[in-house]
Amino acid sequence: MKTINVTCAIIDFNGKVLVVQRSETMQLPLKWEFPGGKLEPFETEEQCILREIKEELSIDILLLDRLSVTTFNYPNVAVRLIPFTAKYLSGEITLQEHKQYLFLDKEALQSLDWAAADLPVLYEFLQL
Ligand SMILES: Nc1nc2c([nH]c(=O)n2[C@H]2C[C@H](O)[C@@H](COP(=O)(O)OP(=O)(O)OP(=O)(O)O)O2)c(=O)[nH]1
Repeated sequence: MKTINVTCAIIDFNGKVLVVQRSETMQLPLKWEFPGGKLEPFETEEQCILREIKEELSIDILLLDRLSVTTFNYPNVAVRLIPFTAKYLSGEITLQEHKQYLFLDKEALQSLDWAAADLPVLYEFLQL
C-alpha cells in the first residue's frame, strides 16, 4: 500500500485548540483533524507544516514540540502522521479547503468524529 507522509499541528490559541473539519468533497469527508498536509519532496517536516498552515488557514504559527509519529492504514492508503504542537502567532483565519473550524478546550476534543489516524495523536496530546 502507498504510504503518504502528512504533517499536522495542534495549535494553541490562548488555551484553546484549533481543530478543522474536512469538507464533503475531500477524502474522509466531514471528519475532524488537526490542520496540515502532505510532505512535498525536498521540504523538511517543519517547512511542510508551516506552509500547510499558511495555505489552509492563512495564519502563522510557532512550532513548539514534535509528538510521536504514527502510521494508520486506511483502506486505500497508509498515512504516516507527523504531529507538532504549536502556538498561534499572527493572521486572521481564512479557510481554504475545510468546512469549518472550532476552538475547543482540551477536554472537549474527544467528542469529535476524528479522522482515525488522529486518535493516537489526540491521546498523546491529552496526556501532556
Ligand atoms: N491534514 C491532515 N490530514 C490528515 C489528518 N489525519 C488524516 O488521516 N489525514 C489524511 C487525510 C488525507 O488523506 C491526508 C492529507 O492529505 P491532504 O489534506 O494534504 O490532502 P487531501 O488528500 O485531502 O487532498 P488531495 O491531495 O487528494 O487533493 O492525510 C490530519 O490530522 N491532518
